[in-house]
Amino acid sequence: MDRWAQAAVAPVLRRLRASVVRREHWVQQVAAAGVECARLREEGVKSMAQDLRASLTKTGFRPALAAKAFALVREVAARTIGMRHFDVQLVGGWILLTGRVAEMETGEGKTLTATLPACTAALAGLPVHIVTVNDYLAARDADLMRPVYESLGLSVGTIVQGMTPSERQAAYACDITYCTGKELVFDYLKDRILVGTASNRLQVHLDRLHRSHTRSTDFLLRGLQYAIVDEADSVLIDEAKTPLVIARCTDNAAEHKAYEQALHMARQLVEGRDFIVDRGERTVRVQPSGETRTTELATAFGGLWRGRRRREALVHQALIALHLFHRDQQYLVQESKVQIIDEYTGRLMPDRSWEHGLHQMIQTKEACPLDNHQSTLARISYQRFFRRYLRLAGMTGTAQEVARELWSVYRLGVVRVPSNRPLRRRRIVDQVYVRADDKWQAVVRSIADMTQQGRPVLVGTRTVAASEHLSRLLGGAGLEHQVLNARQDRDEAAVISRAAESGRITVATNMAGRGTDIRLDPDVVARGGLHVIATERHDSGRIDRQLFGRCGRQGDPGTYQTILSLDDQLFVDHGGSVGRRLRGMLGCLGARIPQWLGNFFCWRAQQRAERLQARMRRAVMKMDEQLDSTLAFTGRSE
Ligand SMILES: Nc1ncnc2c1ncn2[C@@H]1O[C@H](COP(=O)(O)OP(=O)(O)OP(=O)(O)O)[C@@H](O)[C@H]1O
Repeated sequence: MDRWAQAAVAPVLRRLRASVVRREHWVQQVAAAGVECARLREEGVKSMAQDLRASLTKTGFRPALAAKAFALVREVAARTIGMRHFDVQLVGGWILLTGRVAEMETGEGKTLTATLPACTAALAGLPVHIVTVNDYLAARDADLMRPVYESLGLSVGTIVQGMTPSERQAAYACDITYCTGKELVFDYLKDRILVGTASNRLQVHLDRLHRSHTRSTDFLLRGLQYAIVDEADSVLIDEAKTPLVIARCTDNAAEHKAYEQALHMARQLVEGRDFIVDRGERTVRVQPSGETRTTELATAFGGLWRGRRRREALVHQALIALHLFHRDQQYLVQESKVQIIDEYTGRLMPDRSWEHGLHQMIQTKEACPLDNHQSTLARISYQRFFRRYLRLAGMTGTAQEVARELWSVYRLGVVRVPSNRPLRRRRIVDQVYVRADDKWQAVVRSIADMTQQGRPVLVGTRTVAASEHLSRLLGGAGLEHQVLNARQDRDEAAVISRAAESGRITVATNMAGRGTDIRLDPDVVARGGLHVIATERHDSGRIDRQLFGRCGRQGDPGTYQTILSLDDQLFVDHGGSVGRRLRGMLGCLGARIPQWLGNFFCWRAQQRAERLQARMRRAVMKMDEQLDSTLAFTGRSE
């Protein structure tokens, strides 16, 4: 009944929470406070920041004080980095300070907007975490905005992969810390392990007193007070479908041989007869004939293969490794190591591994030396983690579709902020081909056309393999280009800055998706700006829109186009059986199919994919609830 009641009132509460922004009044209040700030010299700025620190700490974020703080940050930003916050950014900043999601178009300057609530909260004494999707953005944003913070006497830290615990501690000790969701959650889990059995605050404080700082000084974080989540839909929704786990290596030398044997047996099974692969749901179902065949094959090995459960589990895992995980798509093999590619950011995650022996199975498949088996030490879902913040806020260009989920899971209302200048991003008619080869030829033709007009082109691909395939085709056509993917990720900043040059072709995976800022020269603007080509659609339309959002930023002109084929992963995985049959029939229609039909296919496949992902996220939440109720008598979960 609680759940029903909550579901019934949720839309009303969500709208109420989203509507209480009096934009004009707020902008006027900040502008009025700004008159005084404009007259201040450097020392005056510092002393005003000190005064604000005292009053904000005492009284909290009262609008009059927050307006003063915003005005000061605006003034300092104009003086130090030459960017004065636009009025819409002031509105966005207020939405963030009041713990909601600001939906601002791609390229509207969310990086700068975040400085307003971050400085205000930091002056009030709250440790601020600005969470983003990848290390490159965390480091870039911290460096860009550092002069603003430092002018107000605030310290800034950045957390990136590979940092030592003491470097992390120092970064979290700063007033404002830029980090990625994954690093933050793992650091939190490490602290949880350190706390051990002390699962309440009182116990931690007592520990701190008694053990004279032995354990508590080892904590990485200073608590979860205020987080501003950039690309909120990616961090809070897309990444929330798998919980994060810290595991410990346990030596299981005997199992190494078993992985080889499992793969050997799985290779003997026939798809369709012995097992069925659902690439959309990413599951493998072994059929009765597969089980019989496995039992026959296992008799040759004996030992652990005599147990039915163990035997079936190993062969099932081997089938997953063989049919659902592919080199240069889900992972790369570098220096004899299997390295996972993050599906949302296109980046490598060198210190991560798959659970339940899957990682070792894939290592065996690729003939790499095996890591030891891992057993879970601590686990938390994104949903549970981010709900722990006292104040949570988010910003993104694509939140409306997930507004209901943001409310029901995190109690975050979404408020749309208008763009500063009218949008000049134009869509060019989509092209949908039946076969992949025809699609790639069309992509090369389109690129050649645009570069002849002197326009830079950014081509988005879904996998490393696809980016390299296109690179070969471009090479063959004599078109000079640069590639950015998980294998070729050096000089990322340089690749991005060159991507704006007239006639430049950049082929990139999702690494150049969210957050990437390609700044155009006036000459390129005059020629029509950046042209973006998507060579595949993603499971979520939001990810596609983020790629298109690399052009037409800050009122610049720009165009985007989608060139697809029915062989694309989205259609294969989520097209369903009707889609498969139609694909076969359309083959006789010719190379290209009508746009409306292609759009319909795409819409349907994305709907199916989104529903599936939502189901997976609900399963993670349900698992949390189950763990909680199971552990109700033994202490809190995590
Ligand atoms: N107030 C401002 N004055 C001048 N330039 C600005 C201002 N705000 C933002 N910009 C510029 O706008 C561009 C886009 O900014 P930014 O990358 O922060 O946008 P974003 O909203 O985070 O985009 P995305 O949604 O793609 O992440 C940058 O080049 C930035 O310098």
